[in-house]
Amino acid sequence: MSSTTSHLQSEQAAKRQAIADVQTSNYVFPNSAPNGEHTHATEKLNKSHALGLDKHDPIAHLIKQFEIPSNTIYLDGNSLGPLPISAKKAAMDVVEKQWGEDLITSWNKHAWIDLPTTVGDKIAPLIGAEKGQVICCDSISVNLFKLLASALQLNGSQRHIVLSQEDNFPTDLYMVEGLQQMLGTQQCSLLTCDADELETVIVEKGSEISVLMLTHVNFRSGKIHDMQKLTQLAHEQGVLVIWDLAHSAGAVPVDLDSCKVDFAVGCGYKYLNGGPGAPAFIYAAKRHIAKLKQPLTGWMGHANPFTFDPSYSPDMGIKKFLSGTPSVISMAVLSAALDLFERVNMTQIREKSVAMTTFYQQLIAQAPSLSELVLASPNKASIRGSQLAYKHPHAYALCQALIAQGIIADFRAPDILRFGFSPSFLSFEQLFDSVEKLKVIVESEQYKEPEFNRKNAVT
Ligand SMILES: Cc1ncc(COP(=O)(O)O)c(C=O)c1O
Ligand SMILES: Nc1c(O)cccc1C(=O)C[C@H](N)C(=O)O
Repeated sequence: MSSTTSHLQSEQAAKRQAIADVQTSNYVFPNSAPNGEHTHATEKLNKSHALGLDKHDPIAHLIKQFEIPSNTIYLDGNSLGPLPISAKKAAMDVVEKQWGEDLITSWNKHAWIDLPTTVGDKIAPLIGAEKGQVICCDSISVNLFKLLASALQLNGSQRHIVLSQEDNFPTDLYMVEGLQQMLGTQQCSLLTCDADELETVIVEKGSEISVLMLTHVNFRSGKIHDMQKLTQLAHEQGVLVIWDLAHSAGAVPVDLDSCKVDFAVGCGYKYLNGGPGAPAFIYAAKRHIAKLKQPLTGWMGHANPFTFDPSYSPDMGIKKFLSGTPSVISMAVLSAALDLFERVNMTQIREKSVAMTTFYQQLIAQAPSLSELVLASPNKASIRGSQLAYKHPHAYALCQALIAQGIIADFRAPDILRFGFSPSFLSFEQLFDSVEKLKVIVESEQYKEPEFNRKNAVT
């Protein structure tokens, strides 16, 4: 290895470490050491600690940019972000004025046609990407299909395995299964393993693996993969890498360009607060774009859609990942929601996120009545995203009882009670109050009531 390469690598390692080891100097509370193993504090946290943290929170100004019912503590922004005021205004404007008054002329007049790229360019800095590599479109599932097919073809017919993790979000695995069914196992075959076996499998089966497809922050546990390390290891074996950033974008800093990531996907409705069913995004590294052939060759990905050419010729840039007409209303709403990120940077977001998960973990740990809640997220803040998962035999009923009290968390089968901490709109006081209510629910055994044990279609 040349000294320049090793210098660059140590510089990158230092940068990564800096992202992980954010200093929580703005958020000091007893036992607040941000990245150490969690230990029981000698001093118990109380409401005044929460109020003190809010008083000195440098990004507290963002809270009033959201419209959230006053009797609600929203701990589910990791599943569906709440409504930014700017997004509501944009929704009214795009429906009433742009669609209602300007009709089809809005494609030009309000640049609807450019939304996939303008929104992509707003997402790019949040995920460490230079412009021109990110496009907003479709859902994560559909985008994975496009990227998986493109990557399998790019990496040649000698390799057929798509390696992933057993407990990846199911749709990611389902999309590989669909391709496998279509192409046959000689060209695409899904292999999964446990997270801690990934490195061994990459090395041992490297020559057969075409694509490594992983979710950066696990949807259940919140555990973060080392993106730089796994990407590099995969590349050493000639393997291309796709990262799913569903639980990272807008919550955990990522640096796709400097990690030399090949491809990524992410969604608009979680930490980016783009609303239910907000469109997703695709990242493709500039070095690959010209060579890529994506299979959903719709007219919006054509080099010149409005020549209505009978044969397909792809756009040579990131726009080749478009297929059909963009969902303009949703994309305009997401675009406005993204403007909130002009008021904050990802280091500030991460700093508050680490403080919030650490604070919450400590509040739960100090309550004797909550001892049946078993942490299923990493104990170390540096390797967990902006959420905490707890196992509990009555997780579903506890979640329903919390919702009935205005505290919205979610349940993930079979036994996980999941709390999401979006730094943009939560206060530490709310975190404190929600744990007080959880204590009452557990101590009074309210959650045993039949109404909290009836299953809903969506959890
Ligand atoms: C990690 C992950 N990937 C993919 C998805 C699904 O994405 P979509 O519904 O946009 O296809 C989700 C959540 O819904 C998720 O958490
Ligand atoms: N996309 C969702 C939906 O349409 C309905 C309910 C929940 C979702 C989610 O996003 C789930 C989420 N990805 C999770 O981590 O569990």
